[in-house]
Amino acid sequence: MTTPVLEARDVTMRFGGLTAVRSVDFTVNSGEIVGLIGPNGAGKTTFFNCLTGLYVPTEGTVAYQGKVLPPKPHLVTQAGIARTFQNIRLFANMTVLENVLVGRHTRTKEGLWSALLRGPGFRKAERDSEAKAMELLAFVGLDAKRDHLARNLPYGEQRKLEIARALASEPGLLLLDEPTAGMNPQETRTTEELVFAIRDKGIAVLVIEHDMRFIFNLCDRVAVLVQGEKLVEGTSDVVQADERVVAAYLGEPFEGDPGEAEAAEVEAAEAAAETADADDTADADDSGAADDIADSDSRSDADTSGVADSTGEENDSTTKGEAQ
Ligand SMILES: Nc1ncnc2c1ncn2[C@@H]1O[C@H](COP(=O)(O)OP(=O)(O)OP(=O)(O)O)[C@@H](O)[C@H]1O
Repeated sequence: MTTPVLEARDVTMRFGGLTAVRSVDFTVNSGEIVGLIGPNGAGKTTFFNCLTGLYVPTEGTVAYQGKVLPPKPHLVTQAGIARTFQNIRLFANMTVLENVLVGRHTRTKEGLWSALLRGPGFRKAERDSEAKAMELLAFVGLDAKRDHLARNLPYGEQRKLEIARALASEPGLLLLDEPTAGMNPQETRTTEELVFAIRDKGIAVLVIEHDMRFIFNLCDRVAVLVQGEKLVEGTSDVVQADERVVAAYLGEPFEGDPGEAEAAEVEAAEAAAETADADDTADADDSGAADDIADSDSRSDADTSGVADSTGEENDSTTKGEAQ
């Protein structure tokens, strides 16, 4: 039986006048790998940030294993959700092993600062944690590089190290934000195998990715965000076959497009403006072209000065232009 690990209900995130995520309901069940896709700017990372407490949603709730999460990243990690970032965030001057040990701080008595400062309490906790960290490094294939500085690892291995560090907090759900960005096809294939292996450990996975082949091979279920709204959700086959998804990626309008109403308004306004222009031309034909040209010149002068008034720089340049 599938049980929900993560349940987001009616999540909306606004930044001033911009609604980046709009009324999204979303569930990840135990044992699932779920993909979140969508064109650039669709709201995927914003939604991730709402799930992990980095943003407090303007509306809606996020629950993990039936309990509503507090909107604080460290409490979300403590509850059992770990994540990686679109832009890798490692401790560049710490070793590979130390990076994973830091990731264990929510599961040890020692706090993050103790881990960073390597105090005496941390040394004992480190001994207890080291075997676990080495296990994780072996799992992602980096055990031989335990003493390398993180910044010296090739890009693909840095991404794996970030995953190992996330796993160190012993999550029940792992969120991966573009885990294959910048990887070559071979590295992407290894990451795919790694994600399957993570799921086999009993950890549910939610992944954002632009590489469609990766997503459709990997995921049990895929949700598509477009302009902040969930457009389609289903198996890889269902999503791939949905013409609205193709249209959204190609930037073509489609029935039910979240931007459809706005596009219709713009079209109507343009049509109205064209009609008004046509009427003006007809009037000019009727009642003396010379007068109307003079009128329209004076109107455009007034318009220009209006724009210039509202922006100091343009006002200056207009003034200079006139002086010359
Ligand atoms: N902190 C913020 N303040 C204001 N606007 C933001 C903020 N974060 C994101 N946005 C806006 O919200 C919208 C969604 O952005 P988001 O980064 O979530 O999209 P995305 O689907 O993750 O895009 P990409 O695939 O390019 O990473 C964009 O219009 C973006 O400019």
